[in-house]
Amino acid sequence: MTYGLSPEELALKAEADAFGRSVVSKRGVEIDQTREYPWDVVEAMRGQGFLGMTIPTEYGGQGRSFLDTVLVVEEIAKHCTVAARIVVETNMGALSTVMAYGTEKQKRLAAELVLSGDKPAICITEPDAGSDATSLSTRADKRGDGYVINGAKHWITGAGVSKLHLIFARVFDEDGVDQGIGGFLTVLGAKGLRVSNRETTMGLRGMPEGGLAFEDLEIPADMALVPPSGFRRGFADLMNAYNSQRVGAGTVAMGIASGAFELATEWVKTRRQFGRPIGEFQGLQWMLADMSMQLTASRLMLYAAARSRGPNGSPFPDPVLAAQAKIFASEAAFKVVNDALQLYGARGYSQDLPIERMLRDVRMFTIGGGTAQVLRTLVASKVLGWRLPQTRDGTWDDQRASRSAPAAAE
Ligand SMILES: CC(C)(COP(=O)(O)OP(=O)(O)OC[C@H]1O[C@@H](n2cnc3c(N)ncnc32)[C@H](O)[C@@H]1OP(=O)(O)O)[C@@H](O)C(=O)NCCC(=O)NCCSC(=O)CCS(=O)O
Ligand SMILES: Cc1cc2nc3c(=O)[nH]c(=O)nc-3n(C[C@H](O)[C@H](O)[C@H](O)COP(=O)(O)OP(=O)(O)OC[C@H]3O[C@@H](n4cnc5c(N)ncnc54)[C@H](O)[C@@H]3O)c2cc1C
Repeated sequence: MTYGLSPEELALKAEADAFGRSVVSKRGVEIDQTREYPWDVVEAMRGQGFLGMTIPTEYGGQGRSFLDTVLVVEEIAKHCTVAARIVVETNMGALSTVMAYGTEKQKRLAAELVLSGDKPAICITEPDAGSDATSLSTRADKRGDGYVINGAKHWITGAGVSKLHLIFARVFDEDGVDQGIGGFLTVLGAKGLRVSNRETTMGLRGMPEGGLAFEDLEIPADMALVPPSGFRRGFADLMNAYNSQRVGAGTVAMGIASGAFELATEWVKTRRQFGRPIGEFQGLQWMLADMSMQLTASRLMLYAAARSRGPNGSPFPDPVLAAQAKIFASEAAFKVVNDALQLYGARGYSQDLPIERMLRDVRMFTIGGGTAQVLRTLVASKVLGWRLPQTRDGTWDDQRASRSAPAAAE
């Protein structure tokens, strides 16, 4: 099935498939068991040209599309979730934000780091601001030409191994007036950037998820990433760019499930009970049919989201399609992998096979990247044409502004 892919896209997918089977597949289980970041696989993927594919050619990249990235991510995710997320975050998310909004200097910095094998860290979530990301309290105070950042983030993917960091912070001018939310670039090793902890996670065990402390972290003015509409709508612009990573995250989930489905399909042809392959039992055949349908639907939604562009000439995927694809693919993937494990019986529950690792890995994708619940609110907001503020008093900036405005003259 070619899903309407061009010959070049099919060739890229085939290349990633071959690379996944020959290079990545042997490391997936080890990376999980050792909890070590797979620098060897990073180097191999860098050599294959899978890191920084979307970087424009003028910055040393290949100028490939988000769909190209999706095609590669699926094939890698079949064998190793950590490696697949590295492909996502070296082609989407923080990187694509910088390549869209950044200055020449910022673009060259990001391109140089990623093309040398760095997976950027996107630093949004805080202990008291997860789904409610606009309540983030990390602050960037203007000081002369630059800024000073104080605050803390947690559950940051790549904490301690990522070099480039894109930090979401609330900006205050020299009078202490809130300017809105902006992005700030810094590099591991900067004075005032400290890795505070590493989570012991259920899955994706080779990828550090950690806390970051910002203690008078100085950011020169030329490392402030000012979104197109300025800081006042900075969060909106930064999240608009983040939609690319939501498509990538959904693709990792679909890829894990795709790999589990392939394994289970072969298993039911060989496992014999009652004198016959278990694949002859109609109930299991229907499970496979349902798994196949879920995967096809996920793939089509993710391809459509990757090809899409948001309103007003956005260079990023449409927010609604990105959210829909991520919700659907991440929820479908968990069921597909869980069913694949069921088809293996007890063997599926053993760490001798990759299925249980896949189930632990896939579980994160209805949470990371925006939870399935919060993304449904985004979709519902667009369906209804209503803003759906989640605070109890239902206020948001312009309502607060109107309430504080003087009463109109009688
Ligand atoms: C956006 C939310 C935090 C909702 O909170 P609010 O109700 O306070 O804010 P809103 O009014 O809904 O949005 C503010 C502003 O931003 C625009 N916006 C919001 N989301 C998007 C988007 N995805 N694309 C484009 N624009 C967006 C919105 O339209 C508003 O702009 P205007 O005022 O209309 O101009 C909440 O919905 C949310 O997204 N929470 C989840 C936070 C999240 O996704 N965190 C991910 C962290 S990184 C990570 O997890 C990595 C792991 S993964 O594997 O990649
Ligand atoms: C493996 C992993 C990697 C991650 N990597 C990164 C990263 O690199 N960078 C980064 O910034 N963050 C990262 N995150 C954090 C992730 O973005 C947050 O976990 C996510 O946004 C949810 O926030 P939270 O965990 O605080 O949950 P909470 O926001 O506390 O949500 C708890 C529950 O309440 C629900 N809920 C909350 N608000 C609402 C609402 N208004 N309506 C309905 N339900 C609601 C949620 O859906 C969830 O079920 C990562 C998380 C994981 C698990």
